[in-house]
Amino acid sequence: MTATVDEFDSALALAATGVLRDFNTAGVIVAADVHVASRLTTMLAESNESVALACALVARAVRAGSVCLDLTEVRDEVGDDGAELAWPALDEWLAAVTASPLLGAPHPLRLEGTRLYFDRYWREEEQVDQILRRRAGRPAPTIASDRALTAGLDRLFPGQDYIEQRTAAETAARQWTTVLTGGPGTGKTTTVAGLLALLAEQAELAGDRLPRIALTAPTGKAAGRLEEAVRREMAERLTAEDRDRLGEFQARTLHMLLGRRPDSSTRFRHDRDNRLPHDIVIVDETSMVSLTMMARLLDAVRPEAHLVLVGDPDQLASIEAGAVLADLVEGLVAGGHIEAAELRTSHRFGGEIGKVALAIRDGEPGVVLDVLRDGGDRVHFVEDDDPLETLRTAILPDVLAIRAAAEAGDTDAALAALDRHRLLCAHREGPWGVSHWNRTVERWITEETDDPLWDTWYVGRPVLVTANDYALGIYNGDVGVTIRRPDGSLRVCIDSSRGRLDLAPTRLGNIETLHAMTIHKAQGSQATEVTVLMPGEESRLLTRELFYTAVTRAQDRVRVVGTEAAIRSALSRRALRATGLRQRLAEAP
Ligand SMILES: Nc1ncnc2c1ncn2[C@@H]1O[C@H](COP(=O)(O)OP(=O)(O)OP(=O)(O)O)[C@@H](O)[C@H]1O
Repeated sequence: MTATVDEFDSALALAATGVLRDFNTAGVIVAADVHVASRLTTMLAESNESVALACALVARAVRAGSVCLDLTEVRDEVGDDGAELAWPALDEWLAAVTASPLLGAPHPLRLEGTRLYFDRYWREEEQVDQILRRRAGRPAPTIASDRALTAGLDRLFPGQDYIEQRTAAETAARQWTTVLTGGPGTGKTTTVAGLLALLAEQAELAGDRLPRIALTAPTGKAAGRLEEAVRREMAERLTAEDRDRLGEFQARTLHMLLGRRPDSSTRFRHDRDNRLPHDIVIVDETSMVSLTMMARLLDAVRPEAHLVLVGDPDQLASIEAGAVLADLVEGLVAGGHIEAAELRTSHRFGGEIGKVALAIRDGEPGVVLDVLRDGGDRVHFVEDDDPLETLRTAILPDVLAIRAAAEAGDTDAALAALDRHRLLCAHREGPWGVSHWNRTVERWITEETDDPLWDTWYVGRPVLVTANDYALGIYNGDVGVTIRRPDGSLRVCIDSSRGRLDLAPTRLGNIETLHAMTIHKAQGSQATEVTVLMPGEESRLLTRELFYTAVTRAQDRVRVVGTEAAIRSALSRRALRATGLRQRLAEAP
């Protein structure tokens, strides 16, 4: 297992002593982990150093996106950094943790077998497990007419080409909870649109009111893409009758759907006491949903509503703790709670991008390298030791096109140019990091245009919104361009999921320059062409899931810049997260 912690985060805790100090000095735990451990052990008068170490390691695990710490695995996972350290013997360690007052009321820690949790995550896993079990235990949804269902499936998913989607849609119609999985372009949205039409037809046949539908995704960008794709499918593939039954709908972020509360960032207006009114809830990009958010969503969805969780379990998991989609896929099916609905055939890239993505997913470096080196129109491998000039030639024309359009006040052209290309980096800092490449691209602009770009806000500056701002109506993941108005002033045009917004730069707080972007932030978005800058082979962030997520952001073309060693290293490392949800779900009722 690999920690997805940026090396630049580590810090020394000056007050640390004993084992905690040794682990801190070795760089295994950071100051914040030491503080959590010290606070908890002091609060409950725990003097055993190995328990304090376990606490600090749980904090470290959560920072890296895990929900818990498996005491039997942590030493292997830490690897070389911890080789010289005095690790407690496993039996004694488990005995000390089991006997610790930290497991007693108010239960700051919880132990499940060998998995150690902070109470909050333990409760959230428990809640997700319980609700999903209850949903699976209910009598299956009533089918008004089996004949009509078959006829509807034949109509909406005709012939052999749609057989996978047809099976997935039928499965989803017959169960309350469905996890609909597939890689890019495998027809997830097509299946969703057909399923909605099918369920609406069934409701009409049963004499029920037409279903209330919620379309949602974790980010504004992903919600916008979902709405656009469902509308496109409805226009192209559904009949006018289907469209009438489905009526009007709008995709919203999960936060918006659940209803923000001014007094809390983790509680929502809709919960178990005030359920969502919808009969069908479709969640896209579920791989990005954290355990906490999934617990809140499940709390709020009515037991008798269809819930369809759509996503690609091979992508990076959520920024916050959890690997919910992957856990649900494996746990719910293994536990016999639901039937799988998996789409395997890509209908989009026919060619090399799909092949590269599959080979990355399956951990086959030979195939990845062969396809990348064979080239073709859609895949390029830049193996130069110093790719600076190659990148400049590849990237600068689009950057200058954004600038020219922005200078002319042509918002459409500037935003279209922005969507053409993304430079994706694993790191934020360092030679392969976003900051470095943002500065490099700005230097190229200066060289080309003689504009020194003195100000933070310059014409053509592309930006990424990094936090939701409900007052302005902009959301984490939205992108925009700085445009020159005819009067010479600068405005930022944000392409938000709710339409275009034209804002004064001074109103924008949480913004980053977007000449380069981290792969984590690119989740849920796509660009026509993507350049993936591989970090050095020793980078701990470089994992199979990260590389897969980067490559699958490309719609038409992908350029991978790096060494063979970096590619091999990415494929050999997994961004696995310690969680207990799949084990819980897989257990018999
Ligand atoms: N069975 C099929 N045969 C031919 N084309 C299809 C089929 N299913 C979907 N398509 C087309 O393939 C493209 C991708 O489909 P869709 O958008 O549904 O996939 P997706 O899994 O939602 O993609 P992504 O997750 O990458 O956005 C669309 O243009 C769609 O019209």
